[in-house]
Amino acid sequence: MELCLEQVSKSFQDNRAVDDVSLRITPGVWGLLGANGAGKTTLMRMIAGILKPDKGRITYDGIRIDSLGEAYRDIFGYLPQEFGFYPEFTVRDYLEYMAALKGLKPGWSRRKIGELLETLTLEEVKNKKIVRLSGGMKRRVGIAQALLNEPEILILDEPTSGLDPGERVRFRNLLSEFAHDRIVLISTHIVPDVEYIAMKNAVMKDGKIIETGTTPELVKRMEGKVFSEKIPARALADYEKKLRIVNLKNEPDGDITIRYLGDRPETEDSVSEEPRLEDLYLWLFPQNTDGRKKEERGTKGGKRR
Ligand SMILES: Nc1ncnc2c1ncn2[C@@H]1O[C@H](COP(=O)(O)OP(=O)(O)OP(=O)(O)O)[C@@H](O)[C@H]1O
Repeated sequence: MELCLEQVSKSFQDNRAVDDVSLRITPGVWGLLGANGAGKTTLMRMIAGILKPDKGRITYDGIRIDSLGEAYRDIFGYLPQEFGFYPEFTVRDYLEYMAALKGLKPGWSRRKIGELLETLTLEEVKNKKIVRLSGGMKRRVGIAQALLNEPEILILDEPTSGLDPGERVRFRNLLSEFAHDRIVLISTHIVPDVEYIAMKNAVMKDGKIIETGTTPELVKRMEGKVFSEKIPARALADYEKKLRIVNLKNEPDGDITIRYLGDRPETEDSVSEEPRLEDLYLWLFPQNTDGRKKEERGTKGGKRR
């Protein structure tokens, strides 16, 4: 079971959204990480067969996906980023409708829908109209429809946006189990959501895959580049000017512990920290560090973690 992308490119007018991407995707959960506009959705839509690459080819077990037709749709599950529901349908009616569109047998799909309603904790809202659901619930309905046909390839574009922390954990566990002998590709900005379940990650920037590797391999690249230091609150502004601070923590004594990225420790008082996948992400996408700092400064005295 192998999904293979060979020198795949796609442009919109003169904007190269995906630029010469080659990737071999094997069973397991894959995280596709990248900032806004990196090209993740465009890449996923090409894998889903919705968009045609301008150049290159995508094959599944050696056969071009565009020549697989119906057979490819049968083994494919897709949660798009923008998901158009039928708002007046109830959750159950919608899932039954989607199952029929996918050509699933009614008896089998009824059992499957029951199972998915339970796993995705949608049982209580199964008779509610979709229009009345919260954003997180709608997202879960979207995940349920993508799983209906027990796909061999599951593509989920930003599946965790809108889910609360409890739902995120359940979703992670569900996917880890599901991906045992299937290909699951998840795009996200929420790095901790893939950190513990992704077998491998591909990092996209400006249409290109700039890093691939298992989470421990990628995290290793940040060894010796993550530090922390306890500083007086009044010194924060100075530190922010010279360092890439990725996290702030208020201490009970009024000081602040900063976590920062750099090629070397800034002072003798800095302590080396265990890197996380998010540190690599923020290292590769420094603009996200700036956004984070502003957000944290906005919350009186920084954010606790
Ligand atoms: N249909 C389209 N027409 C024109 N430009 C597009 C279209 N789809 C995407 N683009 C452009 O291609 C680039 C990549 O967009 P894409 O949506 O694939 O990125 P992304 O990594 O999924 O971003 P996000 O996380 O914000 O969804 C962007 O510059 C975007 O503006």
